Amino acid sequence: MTIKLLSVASEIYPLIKTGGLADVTGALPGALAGHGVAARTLVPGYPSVIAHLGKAKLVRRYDDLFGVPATILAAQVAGLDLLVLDAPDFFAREGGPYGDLGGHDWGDNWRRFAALSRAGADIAEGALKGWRPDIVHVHDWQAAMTVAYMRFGPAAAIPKLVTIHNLAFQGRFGAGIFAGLGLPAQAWGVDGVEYYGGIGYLKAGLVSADAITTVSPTYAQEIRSPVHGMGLDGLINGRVDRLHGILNGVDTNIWNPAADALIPKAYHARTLGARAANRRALERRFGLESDDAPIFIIVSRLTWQKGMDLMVDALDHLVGMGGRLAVLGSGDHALEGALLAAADRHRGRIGVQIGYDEPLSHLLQAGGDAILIPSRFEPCGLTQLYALRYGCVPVVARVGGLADTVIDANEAAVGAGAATGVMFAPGDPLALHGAINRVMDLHRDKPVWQAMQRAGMRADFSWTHSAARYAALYRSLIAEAA
Ligand SMILES: Nc1ncnc2c1ncn2[C@@H]1O[C@H](COP(=O)(O)OP(=O)(O)O[C@H]2O[C@H](CO)[C@@H](O)[C@H](O)[C@H]2O)[C@@H](O)[C@H]1O
Repeated sequence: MTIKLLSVASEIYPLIKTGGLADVTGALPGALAGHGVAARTLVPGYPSVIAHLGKAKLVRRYDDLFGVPATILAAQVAGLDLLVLDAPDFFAREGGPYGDLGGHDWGDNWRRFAALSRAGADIAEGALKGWRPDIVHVHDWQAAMTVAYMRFGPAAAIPKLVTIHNLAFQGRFGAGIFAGLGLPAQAWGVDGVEYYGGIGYLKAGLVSADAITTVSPTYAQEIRSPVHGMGLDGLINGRVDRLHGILNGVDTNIWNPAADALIPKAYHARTLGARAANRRALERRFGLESDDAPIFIIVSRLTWQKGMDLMVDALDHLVGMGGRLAVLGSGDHALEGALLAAADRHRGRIGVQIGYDEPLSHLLQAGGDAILIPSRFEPCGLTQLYALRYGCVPVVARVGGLADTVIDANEAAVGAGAATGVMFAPGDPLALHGAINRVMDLHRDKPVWQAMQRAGMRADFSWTHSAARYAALYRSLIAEAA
């Protein structure tokens, strides 16, 4: 039997993306198709989503959804079976999905994402003619209320799953919004939406779901501790029999160095020499001097989570050791400024591009020698997986999904030809310096360096295994509910 899955998310590649969530929600439906799961994904009708819709079918109309008119449109885009919540008052805005151009969160986010979730629950309750899901899978706080609405409504028996992509974002609001959520009185309380005196959307999802997944086995363990649990570790420990860590995969159609139209020269593990052309293009693009020193790269949100403050402090050391660096990122304005100042200080050795540029991120992976990921916490991390595929050696903090996907170049691993990267203790400036030193040494030893590149390129982080795990989990939840 083919499983009918409703996925609900606030981002989906290639239509709307601010981070790794979009990569996952965009790739998983295709991967699941091979495992007997037919997924439809409900997303908000942001301008970039509506612009891509082409021929869409109106499948549901609301006169008043949290105070605004709305419709649900169905369309096939880029191989995805989409349901789009078109509510222009909520989503047709200049700026990002969560905030204005100045980076301030929209004041009505509670209403915007309650509306998305309400629409998801309505679909589970049979709002679309001729289609009802067998299971509902929602992603992060923006969609988490879907399962709370389901639990307190007529679709309570349909299995529901919440995936945590990042516990740092929880969707917390004041208690005053409760009356506006349209939930029954019994939904208020520690077993419902109440969270430290206010309301927590992710929390409400985690207590209401039949299963909770997160995006790596190590992060699934880490979030049980106060250090990484961000206030939810108690709840998560209470539901540990329902918690699963399933590693993210890579969309190998989009991230394939042997057939990537976004890089100057395609290559594979046996033609690593061809990377030189990409490296030269990278040097030109970032104004780097041309020499044999490794080019470190960073492709990241510039935030505390990603350890970018530690990185800024290590830049003089990196250059002092002879390294070069190309940075693509945006985020915290102070970090952006500090990176630009470092580029000024070290002209020709550090190049920085502030902004978000998908095609350029491919050039960095294809031309860079080593990607730096000094995250304080990292639920899975995708850029190290892209780097592995592209022969760009990951240099990562030993935390979360980074610890699950990179094999540190210790003596044993190098001897066995198994090493794929360099690992260091998270949050430790000296450990980061040490990792940079190790990269400089390893890079001088060409046979060892190339063996690391090839081992990384051989590793299989496609969606195949993980999609099978999601499909198996869906089947077990459906069987349990029957
Ligand atoms: N300036 C820029 N220009 C172009 N592209 C850029 C960019 N900055 C970042 N990106 C891209 O955005 C994505 C970021 O993915 P990550 O997995 O690193 O992180 P994120 O923290 O957003 O996601 C959260 O969800 C994902 C998915 O589950 C988890 O892997 C992760 O650990 C968790 O924090 C990658 O595709 C990367 O290439």
